[in-house]
Amino acid sequence: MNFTESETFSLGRLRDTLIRLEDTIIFALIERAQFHLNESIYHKNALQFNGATGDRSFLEYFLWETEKVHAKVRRYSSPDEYAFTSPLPDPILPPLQYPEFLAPNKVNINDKIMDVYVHHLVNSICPPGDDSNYGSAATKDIECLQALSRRIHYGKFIAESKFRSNPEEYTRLALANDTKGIDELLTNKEVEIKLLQRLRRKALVYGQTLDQEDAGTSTHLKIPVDAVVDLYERWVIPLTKVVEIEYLLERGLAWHAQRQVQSENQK
Ligand SMILES: C=C(O[C@@H]1C=C(C(=O)O)C=C[C@H]1O)C(=O)O
Repeated sequence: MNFTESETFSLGRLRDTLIRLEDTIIFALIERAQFHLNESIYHKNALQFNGATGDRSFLEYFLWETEKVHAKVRRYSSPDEYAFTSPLPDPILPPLQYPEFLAPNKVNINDKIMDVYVHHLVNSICPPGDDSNYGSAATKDIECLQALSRRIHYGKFIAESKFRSNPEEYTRLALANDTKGIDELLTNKEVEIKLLQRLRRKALVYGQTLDQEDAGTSTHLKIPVDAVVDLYERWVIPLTKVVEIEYLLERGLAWHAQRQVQSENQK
């Protein structure tokens, strides 16, 4: 399906995509939670795969190789080309380990996502212990990480939409390097509150096991509801906003520069 530009950046349409990604993320977490924690997949040097893992963890190795294949399939000759030909995130698969449009000296969002995932999330959704399903667990990890990265980097589209609705104000704030002001202007608390309530209901409903007598009474949940709500409240929403803020800073400066060139040309 082809959309016009204004449809692509319609805030309502973009928010619908974020809502749909809630399902993707919850189901990816449920998929992961069927395997035990298998901690050794997260430790550097703990597991070797045909001697190719090097000094990375099994998950890092597996993720990197998967992302390499994805970049190739998309016909980018190198990660750099991938990063710098597209000023907006790829709507289908944002790069996870590759350099992003965001300047390299800024917060690396994907490192942050990996950190949160390995150190907080996976412990709170998986049964502790080792069931030796390393390949399966890591495959599910990659699906979770990619879904989270896609959701969070979607902030670039959201930010573009917001910029278009108020270019003057965002540019003024960007020129003043006023990240707090940008944060306040882009934040919509009502949307966030509704999201968290909806997420709680979804995690409860999607996580039920329906083969028991007490089906529907939420006593046998596949993942803890609080872990999902917590994930969004503490990490997903704030990181999406980091992406939005960084995008709007760059966007405002670019818009200003463009306007200056135009006014020079008119002289
Ligand atoms: C993504 C948006 O921007 C902000 C971040 C939100 C989120 O990450 O879910 C929700 C509302 C806004 O405060 C949006 O406005 O939809």
